[in-house]
Amino acid sequence: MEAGEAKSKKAGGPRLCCICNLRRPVLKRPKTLQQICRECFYEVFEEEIHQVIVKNHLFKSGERVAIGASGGKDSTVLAYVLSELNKRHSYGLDLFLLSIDEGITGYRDDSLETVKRNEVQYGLPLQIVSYKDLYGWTMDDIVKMIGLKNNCTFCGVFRRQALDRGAALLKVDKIVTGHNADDIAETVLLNILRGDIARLSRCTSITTGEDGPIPRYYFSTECIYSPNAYRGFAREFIKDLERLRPKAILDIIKSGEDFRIATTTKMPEQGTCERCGYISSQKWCKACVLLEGLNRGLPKMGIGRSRAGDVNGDLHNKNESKSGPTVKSIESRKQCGSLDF
Ligand SMILES: Nc1ncnc2c1ncn2[C@@H]1O[C@H](COP(=O)(O)OP(=O)(O)OP(=O)(O)O)[C@@H](O)[C@H]1O
Repeated sequence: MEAGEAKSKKAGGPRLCCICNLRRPVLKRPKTLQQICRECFYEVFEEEIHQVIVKNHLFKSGERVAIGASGGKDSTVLAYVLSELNKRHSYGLDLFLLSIDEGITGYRDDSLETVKRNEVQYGLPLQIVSYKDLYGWTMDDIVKMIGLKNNCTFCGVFRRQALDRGAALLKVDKIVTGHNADDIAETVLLNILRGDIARLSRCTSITTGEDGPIPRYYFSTECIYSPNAYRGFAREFIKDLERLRPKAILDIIKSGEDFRIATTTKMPEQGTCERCGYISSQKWCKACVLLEGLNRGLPKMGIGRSRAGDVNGDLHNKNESKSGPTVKSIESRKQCGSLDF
């Protein structure tokens, strides 16, 4: 039992925060099982993030860093904490907010309003990059064409690339994105359930994309186009486990972190897309393949990992394909790269 806890119990009064021993606790941290008050929670939370940044040498003074800002809770907390720590500990970072407007009416347009408020509140310059400008399609247009099924494939692929393109516009050295522990645990579980060893091995990495144009850091309102039932079940399952054992979520993440891919695993040759110049291990990057399908009125062409390699082949001459195998085999050999949002 912590000293503070013992003291507050001995006094026979109400239970007090076991850090400050002054205020009433408002939560029990699954990580430490400590009951702590709001003020102490903010303090330890921010200090832990600072320690992670320092221990992992995440930033260098003078770097330009884009915060992926969706207007949701995770990236809003991220923007606040990073701008605070940057001032408090004099990291010397030039911070920017980078928002991708997927063109989802009633969803992203609302959350972009939050980002615009953050721009003012935290005094961080905001860059908005839209799918419409980059690809000529909004997600509303894409869903009209392909329906709800598979639309997340387009959105995920386009967003990853849009973040990199926005980062290039801002001339930043790094991108940071926000992910909470529940999301990461769900992703670990989903990768196990799908047998996706490559993603499992990288989904808990604090840094990804060192082989790409810009390294990303993952610190972890549902989309209206994302029914995502499978993730929903995984979420419920994890929440049930957490009720039985509060540390379950952290244990799942730890399992993901400790997982190591065999060093003998063959890695794909990293090249650039012949069409747009983006990193790709195929002749065309996945975004260009998907876009070609949309523009030809054949949106299903680029869907499905097992067929995408064929699509890449179909769009050119199969014999010309750089590495030949399907995207499934390529992706399952991929160790680094970006996490699926
Ligand atoms: N449209 C976007 N523009 C910029 N960054 C984004 C966008 N969508 C997602 N991100 C980045 O990826 C992170 C994870 O996105 P995800 O869609 O999983 O949202 P989330 O977990 O609900 O986070 P948030 O609460 O910030 O929306 C976000 O915190 C943000 O940093």
